[in-house]
Amino acid sequence: MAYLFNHPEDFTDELTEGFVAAYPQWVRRVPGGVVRSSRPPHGHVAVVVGGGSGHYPAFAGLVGPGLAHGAAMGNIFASPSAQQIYSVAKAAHTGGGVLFSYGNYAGDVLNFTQAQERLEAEGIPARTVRVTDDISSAPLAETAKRRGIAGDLTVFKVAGACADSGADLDEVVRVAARANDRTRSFGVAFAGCTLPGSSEPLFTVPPGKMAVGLGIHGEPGISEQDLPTADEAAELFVSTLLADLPEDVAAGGDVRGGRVGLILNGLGAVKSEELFVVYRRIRQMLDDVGLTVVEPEVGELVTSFQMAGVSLTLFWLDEELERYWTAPASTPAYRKGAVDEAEQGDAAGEQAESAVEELPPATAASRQAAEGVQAILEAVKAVLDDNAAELGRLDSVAGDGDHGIGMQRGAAAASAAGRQALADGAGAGTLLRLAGDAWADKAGGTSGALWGMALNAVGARVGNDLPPDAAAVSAGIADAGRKIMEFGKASLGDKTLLDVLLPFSDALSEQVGSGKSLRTAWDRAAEVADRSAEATAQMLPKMGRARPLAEKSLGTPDPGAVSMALVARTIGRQLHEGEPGPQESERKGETHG
Ligand SMILES: Nc1ncnc2c1ncn2[C@@H]1O[C@H](COP(=O)(O)OP(=O)(O)O)[C@@H](O)[C@H]1O
Ligand SMILES: O=C(COP(=O)(O)O)[C@@H](O)CO
Repeated sequence: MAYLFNHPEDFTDELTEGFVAAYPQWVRRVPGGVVRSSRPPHGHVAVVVGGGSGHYPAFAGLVGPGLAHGAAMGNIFASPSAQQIYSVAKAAHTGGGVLFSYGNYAGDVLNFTQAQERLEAEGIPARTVRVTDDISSAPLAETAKRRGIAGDLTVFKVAGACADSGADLDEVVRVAARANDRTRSFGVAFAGCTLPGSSEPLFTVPPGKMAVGLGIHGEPGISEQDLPTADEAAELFVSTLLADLPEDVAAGGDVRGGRVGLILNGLGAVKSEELFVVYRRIRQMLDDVGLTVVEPEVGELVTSFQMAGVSLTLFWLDEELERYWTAPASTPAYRKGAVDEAEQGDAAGEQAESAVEELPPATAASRQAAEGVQAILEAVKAVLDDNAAELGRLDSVAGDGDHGIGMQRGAAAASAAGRQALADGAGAGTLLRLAGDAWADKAGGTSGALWGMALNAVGARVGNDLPPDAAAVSAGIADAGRKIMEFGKASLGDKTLLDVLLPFSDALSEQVGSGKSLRTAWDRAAEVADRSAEATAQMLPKMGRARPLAEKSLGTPDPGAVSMALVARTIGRQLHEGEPGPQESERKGETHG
């Protein structure tokens, strides 16, 4: 469990403050995360990494000469938002373009991709290499679907060393992609971690058993086996990784004469002494098959809070990769050799400036409607506060247990932004847009990005002139469904929030098209949403965190689908409240809801 915290919702912010105060010679804080406090030469590629917090030293502890140039820091186990990533990248960029590298999780992919698009739109070249070392998360034939675990370090290390050598962006991408192709990891866990403020671990392993194929977010493993001795664990690691060789490594599986970088990684609660006992046997086995181990790391490099787990990473070296793997690096949590002193300790202290946005003009009618929209946001926040624990429980069945916290944080930020927008005289469309941006920024993760997108889509249709009518609202919701599909690449039946949003949107459009009032149409559509959310229990997830644990999620509805239906129901109730709300566009003679 987590022993020391103040308010759980402040945990990430406070740990960042303390981290930066502890290591000013390496890092300085910028909005969204940290960048090197030294000033890398102008024109070098900036390697920007990131992900959720809870994985220290990944990601911020790996920022410094010879390694990353910046790290975007999300909340515990949730991707940083696109805004955070963009802001860190802007602060890290020195004119040579940006390489993003991160662990191939749904939220990371959505948010980093958006940040990359923003940089490119501004003319800053930006590319991505996702880390996919975890062999348990997808079969050999689908390596691009694999997620990143301790292999983050090998890819970041090689990319950072290559960038610091002055290589251009194409070259850094090529080398980092090659490092990723040649990095394979496999892990086991003995007990799940417990997030700050939570009383239950994200998963438990029965006594005498271990979970095989763990992730780094407290996802349960993909299967269970009897608890091994240290030697048996070492044998399992080595034999499993030798059966999953990168394509160009060993013809016919003969690895003799090969050279490997190695990480024996503790996930948070396994002691170094235990790791050394395991390493002893790993080393014997690798010697036996004729492999030379180059500068191994035994310790905590990519953790899962205080999860009791271990993973082994083998990094199949060639001459070039070995040069970058062994190159000097100096970061708060990872040091080797002597880096160029000129780059150290030059605390620059600049902050990315945050522009104050001027609000677009709005009519009095739209400003009045904005009050109704704000009342809805407050009601959504209240209902998500009440249901956060249950949503987290649903998410812990096959995900990382943070869906409730994420939705709660997003809705709180959206309603706070809405309140500010109202005070500043925003129209309904602008209020929705600002609320959406705040939701995405503060919640991070997959659902944060998608809810931010949805509120923006509705806001764009609603605009700031006319009071929002049923046609504009239903068209905005249909746009939201299309945008989320386009961006997240999921479709109907993949067991995501789309399995509620799409049928809800279709029902709403149909009702509105047949002349029903927004209230009536919404009531009918919300019933469809409820039924659709329940129906996700029988689906198998094909996207997101839950995918590798598909079978485990059978019988449990998708958390994002459940929260979507809950929000739909809450908005329906709010539309009946009689408070100033979105105006009706009712045709004569129709029943009012
Ligand atoms: N590609 C996708 N498209 C649409 N929805 C998705 C996608 N991937 C995941 N989701 C939704 O996101 C939810 C998880 O949200 P959350 O737990 O907040 O994010 P994270 O998995 O990043 O921690 C899932 O339950 C699912 O409904
Ligand atoms: O936690 C992470 C991202 O999780 P999402 O589920 O994608 O939000 C990150 O740390 C993994 O790299």
